[in-house]
Amino acid sequence: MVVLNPGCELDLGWLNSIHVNTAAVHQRAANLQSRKAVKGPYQAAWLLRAVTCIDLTTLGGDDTDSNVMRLCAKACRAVSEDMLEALGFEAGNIQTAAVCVYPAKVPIAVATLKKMKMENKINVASVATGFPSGQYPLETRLAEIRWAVEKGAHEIDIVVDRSLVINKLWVDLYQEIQKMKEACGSAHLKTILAVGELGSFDNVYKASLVAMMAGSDFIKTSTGKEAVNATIPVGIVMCRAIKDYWTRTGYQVGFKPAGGIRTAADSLAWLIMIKEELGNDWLNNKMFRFGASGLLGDIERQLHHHITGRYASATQFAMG
Ligand SMILES: O=C[C@H](O)COP(=O)(O)O
Repeated sequence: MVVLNPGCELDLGWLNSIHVNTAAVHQRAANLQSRKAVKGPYQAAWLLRAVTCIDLTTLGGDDTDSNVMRLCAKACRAVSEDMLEALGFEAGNIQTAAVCVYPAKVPIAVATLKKMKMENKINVASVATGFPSGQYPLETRLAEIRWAVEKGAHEIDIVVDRSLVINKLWVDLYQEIQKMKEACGSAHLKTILAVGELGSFDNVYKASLVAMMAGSDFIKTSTGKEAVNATIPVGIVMCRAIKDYWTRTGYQVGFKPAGGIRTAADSLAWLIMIKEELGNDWLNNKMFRFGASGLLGDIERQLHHHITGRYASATQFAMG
């Protein structure tokens, strides 16, 4: 991941001028989702692209070192060598972009990837700042970021304090995220908005802008723990904010939908939306990620079907 966004001054005038047309967003989403599905060899190529954009995630209260080690092993061999060979790809060339874990699991993830000699190919992303609620004192939230970075995390997925958005405390939100950016040092800052708890598209758009103005390198939809997580309409709103920020400042910010993205068809719908809304510059893992714990298995099943004409059993590609 390259350094993308140094941020800019908070522009309240810009925020105050925003009004998102909800009906138009839903219309655009329906239009994008009615497009013909990608088929055949193109579909396999798009699915492999999707794999390389995954932050392979485990964020369970029952996470152990062993399942983080398994997650890392799966991230390294994301698609089996047999399948890659059948698809005409060189074995060993398809990995997920990152593994995403709780802060306490950063050391084992870093050590495992190092042992597998994959530390330069797969990043370790850590959630932080009182994930998933963010309802902790700022000092402990900042300390959590510093700890994860010190233990070797390359990317920090912070959560915003939703109350600042709901109460429209944009200056406070901007200042908190700026401090989090500073705490990240050389690690990249991915800001989770928890869109399902923000109340309106206007708030989603404004929170996206504030997060980018404060220096977020990526904006991310959800923790995966809210009742409503990543949806295409909310993705469109965030992508429009990214595009507007890029047009005004010249800085490209990445996008990460997360939460409930489980099927190969979901991944294709998101990639099509990104291509249409942001263009080809965003169709790579420097600018786009899926936050997903269960997506990889379904993509493998779809690739297996593409190669053999048969669907694998639900347990054949269980991990991912
Ligand atoms: O950031 C990633 C999300 O927590 C993953 O959510 P998921 O388990 O619904 O795929």
